[in-house]
Amino acid sequence: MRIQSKDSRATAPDPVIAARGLTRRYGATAVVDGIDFDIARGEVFGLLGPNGAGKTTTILMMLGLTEISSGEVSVLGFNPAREPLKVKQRVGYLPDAVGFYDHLTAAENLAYTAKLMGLARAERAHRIEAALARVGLAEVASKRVATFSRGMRQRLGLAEIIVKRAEIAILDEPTSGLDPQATQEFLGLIGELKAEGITVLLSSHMLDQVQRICDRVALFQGGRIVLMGAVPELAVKVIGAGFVVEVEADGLGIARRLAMIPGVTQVDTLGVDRFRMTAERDVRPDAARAVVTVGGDLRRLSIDEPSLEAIYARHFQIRPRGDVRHAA
Ligand SMILES: Nc1ncnc2c1ncn2[C@@H]1O[C@H](COP(=O)(O)OP(=O)(O)OP(=O)(O)O)[C@@H](O)[C@H]1O
Repeated sequence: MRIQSKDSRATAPDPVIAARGLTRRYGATAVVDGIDFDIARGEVFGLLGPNGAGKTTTILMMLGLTEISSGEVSVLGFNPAREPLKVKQRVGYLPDAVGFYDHLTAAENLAYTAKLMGLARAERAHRIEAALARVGLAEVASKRVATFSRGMRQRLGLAEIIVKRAEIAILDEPTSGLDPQATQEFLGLIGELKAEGITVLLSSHMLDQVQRICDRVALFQGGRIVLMGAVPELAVKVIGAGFVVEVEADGLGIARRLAMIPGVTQVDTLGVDRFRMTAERDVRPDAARAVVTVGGDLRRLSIDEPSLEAIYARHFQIRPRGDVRHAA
């Protein structure tokens, strides 16, 4: 299916997922309401938003697991409503509650999936062993899944995606209920998937984690995408400018020099040799050069990156429902 873009700001080069006017209604209520987005190959894309905003319903439409009321979505060139099996073969899905056979071992569960895929016995064994090793479950390969913690089940879910050699991994709330160490390990594994070129789509309420691993995010509200883009871009849109760089240096006319740097929106003088710059990007290299240019001595340079937490809080404080803004 080829989809024409109505909104160039929502497009990405080489999209593996493209949605246009995607809508799901229950009765008269649109729980996903005409959304447009493109996800590029190899991207880690976050779906954010309050409970009931439409994230899971959007995921289910991409997988052909719930009806599309109007609009369309293309996944790796397939229409999930018409060709759900084609999508299922190429896309790994880790739902909120992963359904494994508790009475089977970790390896047996993966063997079941691999068999369904029609893989030959030797290939199955090879892929399963490698996947269990990758997610750190090699030592419990022969343990029944009934004995597994949530963290282990989540890792087994990723192992299944690895066994499938999925091109896209869709993860619904993957770290909810995990302790801090399990969360770190899981985020590391997502990073490894990205490094291999796998496109990752994840929904989450954990904003700091989303910020750490996502290239772009879409903020859902009332079934609509109300913000979309990379965190620094959203910070500029929502907060004005996201980066705060502090400079400690002496030298004549530093404040004036710092204010001339492209992307700097404000310079505050905090003391005789201390300055705070508000900027649209990380301007530390430019700030260092500015100090050298005026013959000054640079003593300290620090940065606060824009936080998704601050963007989210500000958006819900000031934006009325349903106003669409794209930063990418
Ligand atoms: N089968 C259904 N029948 C009627 N309404 C439904 C059905 N499934 C979902 N909804 C409604 O659709 C809306 C969106 O739900 P969805 O699960 O997509 O939200 P979500 O953003 O994933 O929320 P959460 O963060 O809680 O997972 C909710 O109001 C929900 O009650």
